[in-house]
Amino acid sequence: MNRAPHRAPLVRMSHFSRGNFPATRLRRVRRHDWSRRLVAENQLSVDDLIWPIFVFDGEGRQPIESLPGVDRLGHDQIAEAVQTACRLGIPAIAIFPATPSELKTPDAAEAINPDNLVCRTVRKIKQEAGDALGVICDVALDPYSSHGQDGLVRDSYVINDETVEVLCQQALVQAEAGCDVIAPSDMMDGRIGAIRGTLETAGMTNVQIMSYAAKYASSFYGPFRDAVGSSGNLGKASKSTYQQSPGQSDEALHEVALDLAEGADTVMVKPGMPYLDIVYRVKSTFGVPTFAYQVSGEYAMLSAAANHGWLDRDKVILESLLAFKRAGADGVLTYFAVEAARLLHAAHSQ
Ligand SMILES: NCc1[nH]cc(CCC(=O)O)c1CC(=O)O
Ligand SMILES: [Mg+2]
Repeated sequence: MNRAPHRAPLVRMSHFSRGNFPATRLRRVRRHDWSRRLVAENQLSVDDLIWPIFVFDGEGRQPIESLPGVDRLGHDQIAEAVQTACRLGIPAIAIFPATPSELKTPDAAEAINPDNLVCRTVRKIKQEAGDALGVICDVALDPYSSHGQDGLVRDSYVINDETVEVLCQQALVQAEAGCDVIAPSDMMDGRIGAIRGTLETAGMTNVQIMSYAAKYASSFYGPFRDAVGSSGNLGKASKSTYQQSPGQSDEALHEVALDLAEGADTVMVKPGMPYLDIVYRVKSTFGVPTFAYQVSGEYAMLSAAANHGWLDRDKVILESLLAFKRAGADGVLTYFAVEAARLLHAAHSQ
């Protein structure tokens, strides 16, 4: 930021900065815990949390090396995860599949298989929880494509309009399986309108669309790509021809405006902590339900430091999540959801 050269006489400046001191002492309200609680402007609650889970086609749990503490869940683990979420009062769960590599193809056909892993998981969760737990499904082709891109590739370019047609079918099979919230994370142009049209035509007028409207071409997604097994396939290729460049800011508002006009109910900014300015601008400009995704790389950073004993895990979990609330987010997708919910319950039951 450019600042005008500082020419004002020093004495005037110091007079200004003294304010009403000692009449005004901001430390008075910070003196006791009761007072700090009383003046608190922003709060984190369990109602703000969305829990992303990775699922695989098998039994038991598989650890993910770059996400220590987060496991892929097998079929037999789903019921317990649902119980955990419901018992803690977490409002919604987001499902991400680790598709077996033999099912990954250039056209990502498994994405539109009504009996794929995600659809089976949705049915299972809905069977267990009914409407007590919202189910969110990602719409993008990367967990299913042999090249790891979110769309169809022609001449090494991700093609927009043909991809959108597949995404509509993907959204439809997920909605038919019982998914409450369709969350397109692919960044193709026009996909929100097309998916909304598909859902309306199918009579599914009450299925929500949570658009990953402002999604950046970020290097903080690395551990997620390990978790769904797409990083090897993606190799050195990037997603910069469709995800936003990290230097863009106004463009994020343009993206959000379009997605709202096309029928998104809620919008998401992603990644989270490095993009809090975008969260703030989106919420203050549009005033619609706004979410942030504390992505895998953010989890990995905080976890790694905590595992070394360099940061206090519980405290940085809550502080990092509160930062999203302060920036204006109405909720946060976070791999810390269960831990955060437990910490919040513990704090309130004391
Ligand atoms: N389109 C897929 C998708 N959905 C969520 C994430 C990343 C989430 C995370 O890092 O936690 C990605 C990866 C990507 O865009 O490459
Ligand atoms: Mg867009």
